[in-house]
Amino acid sequence: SAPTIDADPFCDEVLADPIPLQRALREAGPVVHLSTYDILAFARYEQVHAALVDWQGFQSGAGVGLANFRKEPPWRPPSLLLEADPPRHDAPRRVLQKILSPRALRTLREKWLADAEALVDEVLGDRSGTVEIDAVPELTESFPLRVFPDAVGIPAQGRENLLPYGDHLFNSFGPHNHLIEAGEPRAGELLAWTTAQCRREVLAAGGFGADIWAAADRGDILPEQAPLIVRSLLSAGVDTTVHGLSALLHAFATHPGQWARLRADPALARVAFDEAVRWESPVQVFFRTATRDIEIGGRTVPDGHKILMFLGAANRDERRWGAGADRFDLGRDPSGHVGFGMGIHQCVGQHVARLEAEALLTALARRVEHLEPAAPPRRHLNNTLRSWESLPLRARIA
Ligand code: HEM
Ligand SMILES: CC(C)Cc1ccc(C(=O)O)cc1
Repeated sequence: SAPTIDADPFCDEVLADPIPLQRALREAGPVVHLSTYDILAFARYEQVHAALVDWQGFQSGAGVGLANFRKEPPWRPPSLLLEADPPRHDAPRRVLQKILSPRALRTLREKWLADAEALVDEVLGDRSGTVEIDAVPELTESFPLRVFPDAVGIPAQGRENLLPYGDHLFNSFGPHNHLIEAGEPRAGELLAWTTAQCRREVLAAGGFGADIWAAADRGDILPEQAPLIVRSLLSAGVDTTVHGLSALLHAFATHPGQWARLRADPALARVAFDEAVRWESPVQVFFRTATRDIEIGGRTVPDGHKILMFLGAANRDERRWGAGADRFDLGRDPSGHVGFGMGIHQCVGQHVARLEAEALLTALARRVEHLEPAAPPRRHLNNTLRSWESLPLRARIA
C-alpha cells in the first residue's frame, strides 16, 4: 500500500509554512496516505496534473473539500461550476467563460490601469526618497475591493462582508478545525448577504452580474441558475486575487534582482504574476472524489475516496520545474503551472486576476525604483489559501 504520513496538513504550523511537508510528500512517493484523515494525497506535478484533467475519474460533484456531499449536506447550496460535473457544469461554464474572456475585459483594461495609478499615487503620495507601507491593507486588499465589486455590479453597501465570506468559504474546504469554528458564528449572515447581492434587481447594468442575467434571458442558462453563477464570482473572485497580489509583491520584495528586471522590461508584468502564482500558489490544496477504483501513481484509489491535491507542492516539483523550482525567476516560463487548476474547471476568472495584477504592478513599477521587506510579513491562516495579514515594505521612489 502507499507510504503513510501522519502530519496534519491543516494544522497551524503547516498552514504557516507548508514547504517542509510539501517536500516530504513529494519525496515519499507519487501517492501518499494521510493517516490523519484517511485520504490519499498527490504532491508531485505529474499526479496532480493527471487528477485535475481526469474529471470523470476524480469528480467535483461530491464537493472539492474534505466533506463528501454524498454523506453530509454542504453549508451552502453547491456551486454550479466548482461543485458540478458535466453535463450540469457545461452551460454555466460556457456563459461565464464568455463574460470573463480577455476580449470581454478589454473595456475594463483602461479603467483598471487608471484606477491602479490613482491608488498608487494616494498610497505613495508626493513623497520622495524611501516610503514604508503595509502592502496588504494599502494595496493588495484595497485594489481588488476598489475595482472588482464595481465590475460585478453589486451595491456599494456591505462590501466589507466579501473578504470574511470568502475566508470562511475557503476554510470550509478543510477539516472542521478552529479556523472553521472561528468563522461559524457569522457564516449564515455572510452567506445571506452574499446571496442577496446576486438578485437581478440589485445588480448594476453593464456589470458581470447583469451579463449573467442577460444570458438567462437568452436561454443560455436557466433563470434560477443566474444568482448562483453571480455567487461564484463573489465567492472566487476576491480573496484569491487579494492573496495573489500579496504573493506577487512578497515575491518581488524577497528577490530584489527581479524588480530591476521588471523596471527594465515592464512587459514582464504579466508573466511575473503567473510566476508568483506558481511560486506561492495562493490556492494551496483542494480535493476530488474518486468515482470508481482508479489506478494512479502505481496505487489504487478506492471508489468514493477523497483525494487531496497539493497544488503548491506540484508548482515547486523539481521533476517538472528543475533545480531552481523554489526560486521566483522572471526568466522562467511558468506556463503549465497548476496554480489556476487545469482542465475543465481551470480558473475561469484567471484573465480578471491577470488584469488586476498587470494594472497594479505597472503602476508600482513606474513609481518605485526598489522594493524590499521593511519587517517580517505576518501570515493569515486559512485551510486553503496561502495568505498574509501584513506585508511591510520599504519602497524607494523613482
Ligand atoms: C490569483 C487569483 C486566483 C487564483 C489563484 C484562482 C484559482 C483557481 C483554481 C485553482 C481553480 C480550480 C478549482 C478546481 O479545479 O476545483 C479556480 C476555479 C474558479 N475560479 Fe479562480 N482563481 C483566482 C481568481 C479568480 C477570479 C478573479 C475569479 C472570478 C472573476 C475566479 C473564478 C473562478 C471560478 C468561477 C472557478 C470555478 C471554475 C469551474 O469550476 O469551471 N477565480 N480558480
Ligand atoms: C480555488 C477554487 C476553490 C476557488 C473557487 C471558489 C468558489 C467557487 C464557486 O463557484 O463558488 C469557484 C471557485
